[in-house]
Amino acid sequence: MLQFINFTKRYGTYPALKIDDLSLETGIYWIKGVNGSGKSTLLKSIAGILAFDGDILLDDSNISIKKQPVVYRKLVNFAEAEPIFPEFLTGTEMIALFADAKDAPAGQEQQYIKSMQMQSYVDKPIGTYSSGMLKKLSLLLAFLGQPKIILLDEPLITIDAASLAILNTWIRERYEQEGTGFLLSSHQVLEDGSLPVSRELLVEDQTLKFIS
Ligand SMILES: Nc1ncnc2c1ncn2[C@@H]1O[C@H](COP(=O)(O)OP(=O)(O)OP(=O)(O)O)[C@@H](O)[C@H]1O
Repeated sequence: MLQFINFTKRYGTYPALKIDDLSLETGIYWIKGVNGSGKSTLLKSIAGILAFDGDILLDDSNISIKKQPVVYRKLVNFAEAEPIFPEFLTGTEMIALFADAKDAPAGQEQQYIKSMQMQSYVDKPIGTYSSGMLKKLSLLLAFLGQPKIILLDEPLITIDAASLAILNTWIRERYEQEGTGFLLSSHQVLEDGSLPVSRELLVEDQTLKFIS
């Protein structure tokens, strides 16, 4: 689903992350690593938010983030660890913006709003949301459209156990029914079965490696 070619991300002169050549088959990957190891740097680079040297390709279609940035970004969705959205917009307005940008099928968001029980606040300004409500909105936005890959940075932060179980079903359904690949990151230990995971990756010593 993803191929790194001579990937290097530097902050100034600091080489934060280097991945010479790595291919990830379609799957659900859990990215581990201690604080400051480079998990967010990795996900933001794949999402096209951070500039880097080298290239990243969507494997099956050979779409390059550098050569076809617009097509690539429609196919790769990202939810930030600590999302920040304009406080004066409502959740519904944010959803409409993302749905338009991602060419989402009409009404696609409805099933997610209902299952995550967001009906009571989705029409209110985001400035009134708790951190958990905000996190759920950002997770929902990452599921809009028909991405080939969904990147979720620290999806466990601030959401309660019931919401985590629902997120689990969203991930399973998209993976099993549409073949969407996932990269999920956390510095926390993942409890068995709390999220479906096919392989684990570790960010350590400024690079990315398989650990299972
Ligand atoms: N904008 C920046 N400028 C300079 N250095 C940065 C910047 N962003 C991150 N870094 C450095 O890059 C390294 C990786 O940071 P990153 O945020 O990717 O880690 P992380 O694994 O996501 O951490 P955490 O688990 O604490 O969220 C750290 O050493 C950090 O200090």
